[in-house]
Amino acid sequence: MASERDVRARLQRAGQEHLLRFCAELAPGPRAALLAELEPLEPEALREHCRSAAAACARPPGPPPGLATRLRPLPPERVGSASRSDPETRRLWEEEGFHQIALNKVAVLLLAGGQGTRLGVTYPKGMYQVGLPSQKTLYQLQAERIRRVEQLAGERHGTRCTVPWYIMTSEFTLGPTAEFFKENDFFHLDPNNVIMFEQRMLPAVTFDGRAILERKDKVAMAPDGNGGLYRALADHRILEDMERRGVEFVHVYCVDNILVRLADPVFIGFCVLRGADCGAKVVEKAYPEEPVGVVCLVDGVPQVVEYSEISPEIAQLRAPDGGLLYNAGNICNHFFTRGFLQMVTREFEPLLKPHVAVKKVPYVDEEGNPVKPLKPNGIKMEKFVFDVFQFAKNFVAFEVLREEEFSPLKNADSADRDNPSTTRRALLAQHYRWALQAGAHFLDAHGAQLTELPSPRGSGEPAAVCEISPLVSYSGEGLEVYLRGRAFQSPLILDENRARALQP
Ligand SMILES: CC(=O)N[C@H]1[C@@H](OP(=O)(O)O)O[C@H](CO)[C@@H](O)[C@@H]1O
Repeated sequence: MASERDVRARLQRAGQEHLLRFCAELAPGPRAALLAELEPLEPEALREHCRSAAAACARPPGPPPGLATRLRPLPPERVGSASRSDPETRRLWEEEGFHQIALNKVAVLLLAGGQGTRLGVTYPKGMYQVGLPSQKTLYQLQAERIRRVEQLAGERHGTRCTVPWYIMTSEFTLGPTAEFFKENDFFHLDPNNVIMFEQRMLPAVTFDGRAILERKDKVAMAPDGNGGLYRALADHRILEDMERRGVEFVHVYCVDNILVRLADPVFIGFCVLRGADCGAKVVEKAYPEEPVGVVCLVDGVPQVVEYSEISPEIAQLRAPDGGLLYNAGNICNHFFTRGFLQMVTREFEPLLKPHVAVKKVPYVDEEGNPVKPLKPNGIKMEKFVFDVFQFAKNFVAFEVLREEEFSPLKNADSADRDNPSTTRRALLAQHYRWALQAGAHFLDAHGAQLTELPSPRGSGEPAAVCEISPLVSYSGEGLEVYLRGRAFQSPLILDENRARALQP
């Protein structure tokens, strides 16, 4: 255990000794906790962190000057499209993806260290359930999609295969996530193939470069952003684990998209056949201010310009066809080869520039009273997962349909968009479309057939409630055998049991 003297000396070197100003009055337990929290902070790194936070904050807000002239849309040869390609090409991509999955070469990696502040929950976002008839949580939907994609790949290639699930958590989410998986029996996945690891935390800093004490015995710490992934991969020797398992391709995604296709064979196959080392799924941006990053070229190099760092003028620019010029919305679904991740963790990670978020950070004043600030008082520094795109030798983007693949849960229901209701509706509308495509009919409570128009673009309630378990269908496949020519009263919950009963 760290001695107070050691920790004090280290903090002195970092210019942050004020973090111990209440130490003398703390009981032994809280004092030990504070020292334990401070011990891992490297003095030089802490000094640099605080200095660069204050320096970044002193720069004028908004995009760097001249950004507009440095940006270009991605050239078409770098972009593949799931919806605009012919069915044969799509089939080839999918086949390649399934082939790689069957060879046990594909893993998924979930970014789940965030705090869910906008959603307003105190537990990990993945534990949220948006009110589906099945009451499944985001984690359960994801686990079941893994099981189904393993099954589909296995059936095609006459083998049993595994898609390991790496889950990056943070100090906030590791405990409850691990507990939740245990309580739910890992959703019937083999616990050996669910690998949780923790990203690092960094102190929040005042505008003049002092790390903030949240309580007398606790520093205000925040996860180091989803780009903390690369350090965490190294800290926990995750790439070595992947190598041992023979994993070559990694699908990285963030927790909040209810429609996420884990280890999507079409995306994986596209990236592999293109020889890409790094790829990103994108959707057409819905409106100029939509809070999604745009994938584009900066000085000729593929990058994402985050929504918080693009000016409204650039976001509103139009292409000659009338669409948005910067139209490729990042949905935080990335493809990396293990080789690329290795290069990043070994060489490029230190080059990633942290991004600055100015936030309201609760703190204790000089007398030790807790204060909840009414306006922003602190800086959180985060790295972004996509900032490694610039180091790729062969970057590709893959455009997919929003209504099939993107509906993120960001906000509480009090917000208009990206909330529990919109995500629930997006999933149910998708399943309703799948059921109609498979030849199902729906009846109202009196037995009359419902008008079967798929709801427009995922908004509004579908005419009938239909929820299909990912264990029955991953992306709409294989439903005809249960549904063709049959009439169902809403709600139709097509889980494994119902599917068995419907099988001819
Ligand atoms: C740093 C980062 O990965 N930002 C991503 C991420 O945004 P958050 O607001 O951080 O959830 O997800 C968005 C898609 O939901 C994507 O558009 C954006 O670029």
